[in-house]
Amino acid sequence: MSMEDYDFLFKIVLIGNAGVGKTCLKESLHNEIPLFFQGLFPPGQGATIGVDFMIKTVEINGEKVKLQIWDTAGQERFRSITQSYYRSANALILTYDITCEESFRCLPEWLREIEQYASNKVITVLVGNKIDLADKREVSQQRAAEFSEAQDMYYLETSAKESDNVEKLFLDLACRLISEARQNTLVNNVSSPLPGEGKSISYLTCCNFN
Ligand SMILES: Nc1nc2c(ncn2[C@@H]2O[C@H](COP(=O)(O)OP(=O)(O)OP(=O)(O)O)[C@@H](O)[C@H]2O)c(=O)[nH]1
Repeated sequence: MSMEDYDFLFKIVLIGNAGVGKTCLKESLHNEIPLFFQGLFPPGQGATIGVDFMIKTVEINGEKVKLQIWDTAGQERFRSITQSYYRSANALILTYDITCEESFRCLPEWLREIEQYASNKVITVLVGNKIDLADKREVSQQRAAEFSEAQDMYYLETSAKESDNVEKLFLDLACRLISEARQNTLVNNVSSPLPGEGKSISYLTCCNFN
């Protein structure tokens, strides 16, 4: 695939406490077959150092959408590095672990980071990961739904381990980013639609963000 062989390019950054599963979410999308069934779970690379990224191209209504997915380190000591990735992000996936109350209680702190470092156009999605560990759940769906509603965020629960809702997460987000990009065509965002691509704009009705 040549460099220009896509209609949209979006930068998505995964953020959230250490250990909530950001790296696994990224890897889970990358692998068509659930990591668990391939014997590849956990991916076993330990804590992320700084940032890491991968490219995933998806097709939505016949259009090629290139997703640049950045996985940031959750550990506090890497915060100054990861913050510099917020600015150019089109979307942020704010992740917590449904079996870890602490990771949910830190969300307001993450929202302050977003407020401070991200673009005011950024789309933030709240993701509660590790739903395969239902018996260890500490954060109810209702609580998270109320929180996300109050913050005007889309909310979804996933299992990176079983690839549950992972593809949906990224596809829904891509749809949402496309429609935002179409509404903001006058804004010179490098990532939405790229200069020189000259695509005509028509509204997309492919997916509801729910
Ligand atoms: N059961 C279960 N375990 C998961 C899931 N996602 C991640 N894990 C486990 O949680 C641990 C942390 O996962 P990572 O993906 O490295 O977490 P991270 O958020 O990238 O962590 P940092 O890189 O330190 O910020 C690993 O032991 C994973 O195996 C999931 O959906 N279900």
